[in-house]
Amino acid sequence: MAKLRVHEVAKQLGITSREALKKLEEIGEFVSSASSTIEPPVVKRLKAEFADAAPAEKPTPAAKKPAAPKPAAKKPAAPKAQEPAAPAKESKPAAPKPGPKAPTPQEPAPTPPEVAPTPAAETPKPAAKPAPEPVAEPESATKPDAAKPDVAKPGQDKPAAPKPGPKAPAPRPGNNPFQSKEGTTAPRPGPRGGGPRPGNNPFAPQQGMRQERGGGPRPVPGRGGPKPAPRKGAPKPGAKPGGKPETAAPRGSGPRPSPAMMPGQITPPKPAEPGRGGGPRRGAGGGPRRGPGRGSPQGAFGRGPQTGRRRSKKRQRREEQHQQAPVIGGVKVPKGDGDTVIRLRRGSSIADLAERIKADPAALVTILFHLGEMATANQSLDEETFAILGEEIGYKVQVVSPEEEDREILDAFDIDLDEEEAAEDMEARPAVVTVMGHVDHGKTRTLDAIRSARVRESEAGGITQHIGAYQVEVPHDGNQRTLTFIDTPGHEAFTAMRARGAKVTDIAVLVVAADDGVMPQTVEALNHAKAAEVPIVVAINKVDKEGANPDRIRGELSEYGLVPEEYGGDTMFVEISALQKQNIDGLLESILLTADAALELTANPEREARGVAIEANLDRGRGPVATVLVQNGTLHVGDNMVVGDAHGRVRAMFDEYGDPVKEALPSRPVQVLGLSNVPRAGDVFLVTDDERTARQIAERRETAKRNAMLARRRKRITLEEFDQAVAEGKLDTLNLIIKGDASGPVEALEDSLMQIDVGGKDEVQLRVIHRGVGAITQNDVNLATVDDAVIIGFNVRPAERVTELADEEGVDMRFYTVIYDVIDDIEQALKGMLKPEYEEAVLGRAEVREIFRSSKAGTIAGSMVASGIMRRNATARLLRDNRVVADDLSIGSLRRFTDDVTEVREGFECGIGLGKFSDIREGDIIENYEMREIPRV
Ligand SMILES: Nc1nc2c(ncn2[C@@H]2O[C@H](COP(=O)(O)OP(=O)(O)OP(=O)(O)O)[C@@H](O)[C@H]2O)c(=O)[nH]1
Repeated sequence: MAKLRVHEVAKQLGITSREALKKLEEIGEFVSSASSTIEPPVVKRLKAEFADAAPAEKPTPAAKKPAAPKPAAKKPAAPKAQEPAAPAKESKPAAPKPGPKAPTPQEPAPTPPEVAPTPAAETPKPAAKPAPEPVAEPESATKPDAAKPDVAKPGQDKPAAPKPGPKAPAPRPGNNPFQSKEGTTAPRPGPRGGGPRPGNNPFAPQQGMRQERGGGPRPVPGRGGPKPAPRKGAPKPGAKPGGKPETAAPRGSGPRPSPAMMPGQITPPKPAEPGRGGGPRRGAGGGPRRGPGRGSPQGAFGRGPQTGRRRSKKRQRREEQHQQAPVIGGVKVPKGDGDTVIRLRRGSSIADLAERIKADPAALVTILFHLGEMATANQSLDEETFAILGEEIGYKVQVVSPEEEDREILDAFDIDLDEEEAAEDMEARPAVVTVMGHVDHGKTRTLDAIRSARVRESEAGGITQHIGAYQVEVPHDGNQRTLTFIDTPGHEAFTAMRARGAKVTDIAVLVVAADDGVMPQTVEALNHAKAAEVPIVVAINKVDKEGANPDRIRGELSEYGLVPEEYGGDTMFVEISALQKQNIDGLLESILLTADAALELTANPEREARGVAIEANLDRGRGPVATVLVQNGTLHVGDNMVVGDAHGRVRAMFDEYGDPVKEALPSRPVQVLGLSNVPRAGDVFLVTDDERTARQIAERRETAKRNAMLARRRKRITLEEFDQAVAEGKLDTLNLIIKGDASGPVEALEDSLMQIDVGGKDEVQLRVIHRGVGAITQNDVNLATVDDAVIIGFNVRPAERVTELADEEGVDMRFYTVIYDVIDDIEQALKGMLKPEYEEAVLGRAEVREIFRSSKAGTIAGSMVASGIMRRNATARLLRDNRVVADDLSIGSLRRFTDDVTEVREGFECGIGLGKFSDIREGDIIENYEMREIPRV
């Protein structure tokens, strides 16, 4: 069993870490910090101390709050590893199933009476700031053993749902569509787990909820009764839908998708991006400093005591440094010592590297060419290519990703976002929900219905402002719970934010019209949520309409891996009519239940605020206005903040009612005034100690952004490079997005791809993360950006501006018209045999007019450029009477009069040296050319 940390024990005890530390000190146990682990006997002692002390110490609020038996009831959840599946099994039969039949849409999933004793049932509205929790209390009058203590702390004005026992501990079954592996055997040990949930940190580079999910089906009140079991066996993603009615005419965007549009193969989790963020960072300057620097001890005359030996060492080092080492292709560059680290921004070019090491860019191009890579001096290179080139010339070249770069910027200001991992003093926060679905299925109506049904009761006028998000209050198990809704329907905003590294959404509501069924964007939304590992609640909308067939939706979505609880799955399906505002409460209830079961949503309101901008615009009167969602900490008026490359002091904040607010707690969306410029949606914000820091961070980010924009292209994975990435342990899965002109070929293509036999290369996997019908869209590129995927366009082309975006993001898009070609390319890529194809492109020709020979420069051909250009370091051949006399030469020197030049254009004279090749005669033609990669069509 893993040892517990102080803050975990404190949380179980409902006390602050500080109190726990103090108590530990009192009992003679010294631990250094709240994140230190403590031995089980000490845990026991600590718990005993508090169990004894509590009733006497903190009697007050408890008097009104009969059911808060924190330590006692919390205990079962604590020893995580010890009791994994048992509670699930036990609680399942005990789970009250209120009705023998599946609930009707109007039944908002009533809470069974046995589980009613909610700790906060009579809790007075808590105060604004959290106070230490009352510890042990007399047990609940109704059903003490069922009462599950939760984090309903005073001070949490959106109390976490204290989940009743029978509901909570049952882990969900393994058909969770957000897991990379279905049917995981790792059940959630406790109702909501003990420690901080890894997948819940918006700043964490990788969200991982994988181990946390799974288990048996969650009994949900109101959804009980015998399971209809309409299908035999688990519905297989990738299987053809059986008997799908073809009557409903496809609306809006192309043909109806089929379940086989789902990714056909689920593979193990994507490996972490290698070499990024993990290892120790070095200072921007790079390698170790050599020689006695300024800070070193000095001799009497201001210089270090220079012994003969030392001098000679120094000289030796200097010589090494200045050694003009002949590398490949007869080109000379200053050779590094093999250890010096050169850090380059992602998107940097050979010219940038050349500038850093004071070398001739053209020489580096030549070296690279001889290493088998073609690139021009200004073309940006990827990390691998830089590494190869660096190794050759004695430098360790590191390419810094934007995230790393930002981290470094923040590091320079002593801001460490990872610090948040040490989740201390965490309190429950409301879930953040995004509504997605196919066009016209009722997303906007649903958001409207929720808004009007559940706005703050005190607000007579209701929500008056569109600020991009709003909160609603939902009575749940006797508590008032809060949910935050992102008020931009659709998954475009969701993916765009994700592409910028922001994880905003905790839960997705997938709206599907009951009269229309699963449509292309339903599947797209589903895949996006899946890729982001966000749990889904399905809202079957328009049940009021004639022809509505909710069961058909259940069946169809089952085929996509979203199996309703009624069918033995773990996805909650709720039938609603957004138009008639039917069963909106049922939907909200399901969202809360899903959040409670699948997620542990906590934040520390005591710290400085961090979060994400979800909307921003320039208001004529008020200047830049940004709606930000606080994800951790509390944002106050007067705070200095930086959002992307905008900064400022929070002058005023407004909520969705247009009311000014002074502070915003976690999961609260607020409109912020006072920024220097308009940030982008998805920009992460943080609060700094002073305005200067905020400004400096913003300025550095702006510079980084400008530089990144200057970089022509950021290369992500391409089919040609896949093998290399595998060999370097960076990837083991080739992610694909397939778009086609019709579902038939797309399905056929995926089926064929899945059958590719990689012949012994078992470590390589293929995963189709999204497939669909229609043009390649920005969303596809965004998804490919986030998940390092290659896009396959089969008989389709990119939509407007998509090519530019793909190019900017370095996403490999390939277009095919013959299935066999796709299969061939993918197979070759998986086997590591797909090499780039090059074609020769003649740059220009020069006519030799006169020959000069010198002992120093060798043979120089005085020439006139007859066509095109002559470029230094380009590959050349010599023609005599139209016959090739020599090929694969290099233009080693190129001069105009006495000046070395990089290129000479048509109509100009120049002196050309072909390295050691000297058999040049008057009247010969020197042709120079380069090998260009042929784009695969
Ligand atoms: N009968 C009925 N009609 C509905 C219901 N919900 C939405 N509609 C209608 O469906 C149409 C589309 O609704 P919207 O809410 O605009 O759909 P949307 O998904 O937001 O559409 P886009 O914003 O275009 O993607 C509107 O005419 C609504 O009145 C419902 O529950 N019942």
